[in-house]
Amino acid sequence: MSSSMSDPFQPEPNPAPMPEVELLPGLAAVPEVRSLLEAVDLPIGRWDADGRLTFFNPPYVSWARRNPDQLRGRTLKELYGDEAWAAAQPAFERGFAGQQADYLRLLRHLDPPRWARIQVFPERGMGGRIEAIYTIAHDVHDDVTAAMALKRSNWLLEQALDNLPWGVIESNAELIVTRWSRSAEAILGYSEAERLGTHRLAMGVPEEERARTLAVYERLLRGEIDNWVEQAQYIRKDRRRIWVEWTLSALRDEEGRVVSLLTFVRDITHQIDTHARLLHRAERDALTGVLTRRAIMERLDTALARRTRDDMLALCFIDLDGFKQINDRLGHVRGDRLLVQVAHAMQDVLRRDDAIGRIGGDEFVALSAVADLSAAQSLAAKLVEVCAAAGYDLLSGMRVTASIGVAAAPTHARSSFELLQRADDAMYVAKQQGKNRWNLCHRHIGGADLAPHHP
Ligand SMILES: Nc1nc2c(ncn2[C@@H]2O[C@H](COP(=O)(O)OP(=O)(O)OP(=O)(O)O)[C@@H](O)[C@H]2O)c(=O)[nH]1
Repeated sequence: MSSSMSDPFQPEPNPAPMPEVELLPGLAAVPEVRSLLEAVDLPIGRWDADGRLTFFNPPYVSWARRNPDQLRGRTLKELYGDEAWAAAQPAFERGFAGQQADYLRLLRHLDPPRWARIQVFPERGMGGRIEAIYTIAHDVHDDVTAAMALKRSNWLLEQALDNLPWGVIESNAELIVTRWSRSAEAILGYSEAERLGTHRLAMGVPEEERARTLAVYERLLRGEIDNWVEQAQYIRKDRRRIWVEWTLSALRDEEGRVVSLLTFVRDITHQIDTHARLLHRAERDALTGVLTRRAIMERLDTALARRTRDDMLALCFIDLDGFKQINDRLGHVRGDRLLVQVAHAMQDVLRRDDAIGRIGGDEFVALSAVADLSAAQSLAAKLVEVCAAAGYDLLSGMRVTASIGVAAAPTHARSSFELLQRADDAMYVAKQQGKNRWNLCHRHIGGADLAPHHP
């Protein structure tokens, strides 16, 4: 083993012969004390009023890396240099003033240097006079380097957390905020001073979200889940509503108990807005603004899938009458304008949860959850009426009207394809019956004809 690997506080394999210590007055001269000091496995030195080393035990000899002759009667400055003395001097002075002292020192005479804590305490002679001081060295290298490494990594972590584009929030097991990073302040609008010590959900969480959010936090605290990611709205201090993504983790102690919740928060308002805009654009017919064929078909599938046994879904298949003539006589631009007018008029009579889409040139489909068939027929009648009113071209006096076929699930069909087909067939009958009218599907779900229904 190389000398740099050896434990500096342990006697070397061939310890130096026992030092010849001068028999000075003081504790070390008392044989029992002296043998005790020599037996202690820590480097101990006695320094007299002139700061000279007058006693040292065997561990001190190997620790000092000197032989006893080089040590005896020397000052600390002579032995270890100016810098070492500058570090020791205040503690020595306190020792000679009758106090205990200690100091931390990187011992550079060791190779490699090691951290030690040097304890200094006074030796009182007869009558209480301070004759000398003792130094005891403790190797605290591993503790000090571990503490320094920890401090450094904590520092780095703090820096990283503060510079992240994510806000970092920590709350304890009582959901009291214990950390609120600068980025959290920038995103959420509340400052660290305003949030430290407050309940995690005290501010910003919309009222309607509070109970649900609290339930998630409690599941994390109970250890039922380790983490949670969600997108939610937040009301900033300036009352602006934003969208944020929360990433929560339950932090546990050595025994596995959840002691705190660490939250990362990111502002995703821009993404949500962009997504909503793109979705709107993708779902909307460019000319009329109602849903595209694909989007209304998706709504139809979803509505049928979600329908419970007692719900009824009405589908109105709307085809404009004589639209070709409008185009031929008035041109496409005016034809377009009429299409838009009619589409908007139909949209206006639908409820918020209803949907309307354009599935072809002059063909539309409207969906509505209705209580019964008579409600479905009322809706169809209303649509016929508004189409006729809105499909009027003022300049030419020409008018478009609509023929509408109505079918409902589950009365006439269960699948979207079948429902559409039934409504289309019913619309065709309305055309045959003279247009500008509605017609209810008269085919039973099993295929049998019901009594035809005329408006
Ligand atoms: N202006 C305009 N016309 C369109 C658009 N898409 C399709 N069309 C026209 O709409 C007309 C639809 O014609 P049809 O439904 O066959 O004929 P119609 O005159 O409505 O006849 P009936 O349905 O029997 O009453 C055609 O002339 C298409 O060219 C569009 O986006 N804008």
